[in-house]
Order: sequence, then C-alpha cells, then structure tokens
Amino acid sequence: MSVIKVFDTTLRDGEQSPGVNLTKQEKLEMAKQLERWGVDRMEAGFPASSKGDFEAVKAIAQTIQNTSVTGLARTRQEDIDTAWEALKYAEEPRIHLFLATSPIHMTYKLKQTPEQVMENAISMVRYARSKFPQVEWSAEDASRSDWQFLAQIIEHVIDAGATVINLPDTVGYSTPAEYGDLFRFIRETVPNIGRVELSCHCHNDLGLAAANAIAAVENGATQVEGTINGIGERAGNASLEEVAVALRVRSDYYQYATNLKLDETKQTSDLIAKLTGMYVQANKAVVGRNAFQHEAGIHQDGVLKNRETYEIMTPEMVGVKTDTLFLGKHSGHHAFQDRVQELGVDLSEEKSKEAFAKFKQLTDQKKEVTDDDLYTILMEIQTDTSAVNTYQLTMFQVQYGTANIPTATVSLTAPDGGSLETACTGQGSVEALYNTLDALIEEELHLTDYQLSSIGRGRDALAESHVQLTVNGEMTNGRGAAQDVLEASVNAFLNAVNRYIVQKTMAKDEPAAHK
Ligand SMILES: CC(=O)SCCNC(=O)CCNC(=O)[C@H](O)C(C)(C)COP(=O)(O)OP(=O)(O)OC[C@H]1O[C@@H](n2cnc3c(N)ncnc32)[C@H](O)[C@@H]1OP(=O)(O)O
Ligand SMILES: CC(C)C(=O)C(=O)O
Repeated sequence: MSVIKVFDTTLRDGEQSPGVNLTKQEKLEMAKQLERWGVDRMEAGFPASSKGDFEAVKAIAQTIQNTSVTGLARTRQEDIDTAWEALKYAEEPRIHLFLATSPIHMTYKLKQTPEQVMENAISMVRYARSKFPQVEWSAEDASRSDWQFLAQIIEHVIDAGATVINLPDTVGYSTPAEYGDLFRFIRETVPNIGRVELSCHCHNDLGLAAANAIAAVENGATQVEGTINGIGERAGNASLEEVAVALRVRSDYYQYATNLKLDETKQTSDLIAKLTGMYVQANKAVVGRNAFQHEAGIHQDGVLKNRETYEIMTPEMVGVKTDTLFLGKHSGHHAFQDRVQELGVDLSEEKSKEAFAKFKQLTDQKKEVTDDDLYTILMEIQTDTSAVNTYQLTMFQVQYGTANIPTATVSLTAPDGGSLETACTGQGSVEALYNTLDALIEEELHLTDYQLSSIGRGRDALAESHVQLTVNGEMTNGRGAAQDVLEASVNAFLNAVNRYIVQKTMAKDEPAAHK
C-alpha cells in the first residue's frame, strides 16, 4: 500500500469561495482541526495578498506542529519574501509557487511568451529555494497546456530546486482518462521527475474533481490537493473526504492509503460549514445529512437484516456519531467537557466556564442540546470579538401584523460606549430590523446575502442566521444563533459589522511585517 500525501487548501483555495472571508482566529481554529484530521500539508493562505492573510498564515505557522504549513505565492520576488516572513516560523517552511503554462493564460493574462514564462519560473524557483527547504511549483492550467512545453519547463524547474511539481486542472476541464494520461506522460517523459513529488489539484466544474484526483493517483501522483467539503473557487475543489474515503472503502481495488484520521472527517466538515456558512447539501457524499439514512422500505428491510446490503461504509468510520450521551438540563460539567473534547474544540479555562454557562442557559429553553447547538455556542465563544470595542445589542422590538407596516425599534451600545436608539420600517420584520441597524451604525453598509436555517430538528431547534455585508466597500460575513429567528438575524448582522471592526482594529495594532 503506498501512502498518498494529503495537501489541504481549505484555508487558501477554499477561502476563495465567493462570499467566504475568515478572520485570523477562525483560520487558526480551522488549522488546528485540519491538523487533528491528519492532513500532511496545509496551505494556510496567500501571504502577499493582504495583511490579514499574512498575519493568519504567520499565526498558523507558529502554532501548527504536526502538519507542514505552506503559503501561496506568485513567481515574484516580493511575494516570496513576504511568504518567507510569514512561514519562517513553521516547523518545515514550505512555499507554493505558481505560474500559468497554458497558451490562453500566457497570452492573455500574463502577456508573456513561453520563453519568458520558462525563465520566470526557473529564476523564481531558484530564489524561493534559497530560502525554503521545500518548494512546490504549480503549472497553473496544466491540463490545457502543451504537454511538450510542460515537460520541458518541469525538467528545468526541478533542476532549479523544486521539490514538488503540481499539475492543476485549474478550470475543471479534464476528464479522468485524460488527466491520468497527462500524469503518465510527465512521469515517462521528464528525465529527472523521480527527484520530486508529483501532485494533482482538481477543480469541480464538471463534477469530476474527485474522479480526476484518483485517476492522477493511479498514474503516478503522490500528493492530492483539495479541500474539506470541496469548497473553493467557482464550483470548488476535489473533496478530500471523498478521495480519502474512496481509497479506504475500495482498498480491495486501489493500493493507496492516506494518513487522514477518517473519524475526524465529520468534525472537520462541520467546523468549516459553521465558520463559512457554506453548509453541505443533504445528499453530499460522506458528510451530507442523508449519507447514512435509508428511506425506502426495501432498503430499510435490507439494512435491518444486514447493514451491508445498502451501506458500503459505517457512519463511525467518518466520525458521524450515533450513540452520544444525552446533554440537557441535568447534565453537569463532566458530560459537557467530555463532549467539548470530542468535538475537538480547545478552550481556555475562562472560555470553557463561559461556554458552560451558555450551555446551561440553553438547557432552560431546549430539552436536548445537540452537537450542532454546542458547536454554535463554542464557535461564538472561540471567535468572539469582545477584545475590541464593538456594537452591542441592548434590546430590540418588532411590531408585525398583516394589516400594518412592520416597524422595528433597536437600542445598541456603540463602540465608544454611547447609547443609540431608533426605529424604522421595512417590507418585513427582518428588513425593518436591518433598516434600523443600518440607520444606527456609522459605517456604510450593504446587505448582499442573508440565510436562515434551523439547527437540528423539532420545535425547540435553534435558529442560525448567516449574513454577508459590504462594510465601507469591504466584504464581511456574520453569523448568529438564537431561539428566535429575529434575534438570530440581528445577532448575525451585528456579528458581521463587529468582525469588520475587529479586523480593522487588529490590522492597525499589528506590526507592519507585510508589505
Ligand atoms: C489559480 C489560483 O487560484 S491562483 C490564486 C488566486 N488567488 C487570488 O488571486 C487571491 C488573492 N489575490 C489578491 O489579493 C490580488 O489578486 C493580489 C494582491 C495577489 C494582486 O493584486 P493586484 O496587484 O491588484 O493585481 P491583480 O490581481 O489585478 O492582477 C494580477 C497580476 O498578477 C499577475 N500574475 C498572475 N499570476 C501570476 C504569477 N503566477 N506570477 C507572477 N505574476 C502573476 C497578472 O498577470 C497581473 O499582473 P499585471 O498587473 O502586471 O497585469
Ligand atoms: C495555485 C493553483 C494550484 C491553483 O489553485 C489552481 O491552479 O487551481
């Protein structure tokens, strides 16, 4: 059995999902979960792209011990220098350089000849190698590149010091047979290819990303790149959980394994969904709510007689819990701590006390506190914004009836400690509330997305709201949970504004290491 390295890019390509914008603290939390999941490499961000991403990559490089941390960079000296400033703290500093090699990208985007691209790739890989012990080079849009040119540039880039070569299917255009052929061709044509690891990076525009990744592995790829839940640019990346579980379940056919701790898969999937508001569809392979449910009578009959009639893997294998302790009004510290630990959330003593108090409060409103409820509490506490002065809700009230105009009154405490109060109308209750918040908050706000969902089932389920706003032209997201949908909606709106304020304040306070 050969072990295939898993390169997770949830925090870089995954964060390129439209509407996703994680804070440093959220990225760090996710990085710790990725480490627990057992990914071999994690791409923590693109340090030169913004001060916020620089600080997040640096914090992850300083914290993560058991996974190699990397960051993306263009083949530009300033990008490489910035990446080094963030990644030099990592156990084994690693950089991921990319440069497009397809005719369409070279001609129209880079406006460079193939010769210029070759020279740029070679000189920047050499420069990166003078700093980093591990240098991955990606031929962006490899699957639409000329194979002979690709083979030549790869040979030179290896001579310049690259340690990993990646052949991305950047626009998700390839098919499994064709992508597999590309890997075989490169393995057979490039004379020095044996000196490096060979990686695949697949996008899901045609729904073929996981299949393409496995085809690459069958044809010589030793590393698979992807994200949890398949999030990423456009239709996303290969879902790492799908690739890893396919290799495990079909180990009778494939002779490849990964180092992933598959029973951490569901936690990893849930955490990114909570942090980004990108929930997976119910029928998503491996991590969807329906992945282990049987609806039809004939299926249920079969499962009752022998689970394997309709189940090719167990829920336990991927960490879907079926027999957890009931958490409710009568639960104490021990059961609570035990479940927090199982959920993999690391809380300081102070935050743990705060979480327990919130848990107890919730048990007054709900009979059973589910893992989803608990996650919501823990994430609110873990990523809380109280270190900086922000807007705090004092009270709100909504008048709604089918015969009158919805009107909301809201009182807030402003970041400077002052009290604010006003009332506005809207087409509905949420709009009235949001118009009122907009009138009270000083920043220039535009609501671009609003989602409301129920956490868990039953009449006492919590409501969770996700919003996306632009604040002074910059995109930010917020989430909020409460028993009541209007309160959840207000919390999400304020959370988005406060996340913006916190990010701005922290960026001002942090030393200017990023250029
Ligand atoms: C396939 C991928 O997913 S690649 C990763 C994509 N991720 C991102 O772009 C997210 C982060 N990006 C950003 O924040 C910004 O694009 C930045 C900070 C990197 C650059 O911003 P800007 O300087 O304003 O440039 P902008 O994004 O408009 O254009 C990109 C420039 O980089 C050049 N470029 C693109 N790829 C590369 C590369 N691999 N190496 C060198 N230059 C490159 C483009 O040709 C263009 O150059 P030009 O300004 O001379 O025409
Ligand atoms: C930077 C590269 C690997 C990329 O994300 C792509 O080509 O899709």
